[in-house]
Amino acid sequence: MLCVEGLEAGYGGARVLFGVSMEVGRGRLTCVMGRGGVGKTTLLNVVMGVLPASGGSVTFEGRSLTGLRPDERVRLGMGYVPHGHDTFPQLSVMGNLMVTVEASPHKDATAVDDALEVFPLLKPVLNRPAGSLSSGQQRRLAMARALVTRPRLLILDEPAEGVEASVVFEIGEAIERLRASGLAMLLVERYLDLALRLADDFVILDAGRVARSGTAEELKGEDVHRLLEV
Ligand SMILES: Nc1ncnc2c1ncn2[C@@H]1O[C@H](COP(=O)(O)OP(=O)(O)OP(=O)(O)O)[C@@H](O)[C@H]1O
Repeated sequence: MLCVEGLEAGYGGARVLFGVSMEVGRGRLTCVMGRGGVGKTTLLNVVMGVLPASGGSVTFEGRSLTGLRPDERVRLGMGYVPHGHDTFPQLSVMGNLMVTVEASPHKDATAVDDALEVFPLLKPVLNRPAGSLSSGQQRRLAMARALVTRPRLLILDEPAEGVEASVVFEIGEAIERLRASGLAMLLVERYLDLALRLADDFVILDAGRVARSGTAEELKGEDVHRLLEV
């Protein structure tokens, strides 16, 4: 469903991705792993059109994404939860969700109810400004905002980073439920335990190149620790 081929990208003169190729199959979860600074976030930003590619191609459901803005990619069915918090801090939780629904092609407010079923702990704080929420609640809201666009591919950059263990567990469960519902996902996750629990397929980046890729079963049998440890 998502196909990345020979992707090259960087910042100014500094090249970060060197011919990265990878895929996310329909209804599958591909996990991108690797040490800090190997280019995981850069890969997601190029896939979403936040950062231009200097070479290679990205296609979604057979359609080339070259030249499309991030909002156009969202309209095609790609949801993105970037690294850190992605909410409008002055708006209420409900305001955050409704603004996103109104900007989406379907404009279907029942998408909010569906997202709140995935993250029911947001229900008691719907009228609170997003900026006043705990980091765990902000993370739930960032994921719920991506879900209300009704994506067919959900892209998540370290959704469990920097939140307490109970929220990590809950986010892992939410991801498992979403995958079970048939949603395809591209997940950046540094921690092998969580990756092995969630992923169907994996890609390990090292210095901007694909060092390993395959199914989660294959990953279990490999000595990948040296590619993940600092
Ligand atoms: N906006 C930027 N301008 C210049 N260089 C950048 C920028 N963002 C990232 N880089 C550099 O690009 C390289 C890859 O960064 P990237 O954030 O993609 O790695 P990462 O694997 O996601 O790391 P982490 O796991 O720490 O988030 C790093 O050397 C980083 O310093």
